[in-house]
Amino acid sequence: MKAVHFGAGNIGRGFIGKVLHDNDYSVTFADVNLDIIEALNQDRAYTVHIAEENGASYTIDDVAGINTAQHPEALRAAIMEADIITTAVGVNILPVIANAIAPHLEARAATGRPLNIIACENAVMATDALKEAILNTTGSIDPDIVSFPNSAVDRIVPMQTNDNILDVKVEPFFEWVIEEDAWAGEEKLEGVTYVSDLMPYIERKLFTVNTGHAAIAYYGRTLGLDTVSEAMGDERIESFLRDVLSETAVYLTEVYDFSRAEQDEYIEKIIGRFKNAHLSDDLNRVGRGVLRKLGPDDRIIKPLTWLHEHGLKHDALARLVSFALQFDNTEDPEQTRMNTLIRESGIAAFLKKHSRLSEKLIREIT
Ligand SMILES: NC(=O)C1=CN([C@@H]2O[C@H](COP(=O)(O)OP(=O)(O)OC[C@H]3O[C@@H](n4cnc5c(N)ncnc54)[C@H](O)[C@@H]3O)[C@@H](O)[C@H]2O)C=CC1
Ligand SMILES: O=P(O)(O)OC[C@H]1O[C@](O)(CO)[C@@H](O)[C@@H]1O
Repeated sequence: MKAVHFGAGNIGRGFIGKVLHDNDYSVTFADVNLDIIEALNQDRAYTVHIAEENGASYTIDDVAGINTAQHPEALRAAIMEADIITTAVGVNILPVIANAIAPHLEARAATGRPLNIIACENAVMATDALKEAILNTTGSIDPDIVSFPNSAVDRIVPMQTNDNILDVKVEPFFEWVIEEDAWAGEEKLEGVTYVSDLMPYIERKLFTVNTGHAAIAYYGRTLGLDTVSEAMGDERIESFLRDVLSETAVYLTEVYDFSRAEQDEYIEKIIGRFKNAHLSDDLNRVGRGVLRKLGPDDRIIKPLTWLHEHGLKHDALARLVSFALQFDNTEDPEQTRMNTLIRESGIAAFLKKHSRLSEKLIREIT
């Protein structure tokens, strides 16, 4: 079985690439990072280290790389052979990936072999966005052959500091949940959870793991800290994190069928993951993409708006917005853009236009 995975980064190599390899796929990584592609083609293997006491190491072999910008013909050949195409590039890059896949899809569909195309990004129904962008170019493609399941992915893979640029250290936990009904073909993946209704899983993950991580990053940086370990050692941050997660727990248990006991157990598990002493993570990485994270459907604003509209407690999430507005990672292009927008029109106008917050909520935050 063959896979093409777009984005040979932390999640690509450390999570999706490993699951595909464990399912006996040869994985061809498609990326624009020349160093990574060259190393993949030279070594044809890398190591995944599990960050825990006496953590195991796994060799991921039978891999290759394609530079999508320079070798479109190699990409076409790989797509023609692929049984699955996955992405982990960042949700904003999906239109670019759609342009890379679309020209080859009609020919691939004509082979009649099932193909699943799955976006593995931190966003609600990211595959739908990829599908729309692809079909805008191709027109309709036989859905019995080419299918687009949405998915939710969860594994903390921080910035890497290994000597070998391909090796990757990951937390032990991982969860890849895929829409079952949208899956094409009989060959399902082991190590993946298939569900008929994905939305509760996506939002539970996004509004617990990712809202929690954002709380640590933005409050932590406001207090002048640099790493998740430092932040999790500060009682003020853990207490704020718990306040934020008890607000999103209200959203999740009201909107979906999770009981409060189940959600509390999930929260404790996530906080335990944030405290993993074998994983060193940087608050600037965790807080990266601040414009995306302050978007109306993302991890902070969506639960905040819902709780506010329903007259429910939301002051920790409102504080989280004010911490995010103070984030100051000028290496992040989204930060620079946010700073410019705020300088030009002010915080209130930014929150109204970008985050689509109501005047009342904006007054609470500013
Ligand atoms: N790192 C983490 O802990 C987690 C990340 N995610 C999500 O996974 C996605 C990827 O995140 P990471 O792996 O951490 O980022 P990363 O920055 O390590 O990897 C992204 C990769 O995409 C490549 N890329 C960028 N533009 C491209 C293009 N046009 N064509 C092909 N490749 C391109 C980059 O060169 C890079 O290798 C994001 O959506 C993120 O939100 C989800 C769960 C956990
Ligand atoms: O680009 P984003 O949305 O921050 O994605 C990475 C986040 O997802 C997580 O992996 C959680 O699954 C966190 O490690 C990290 O903060």
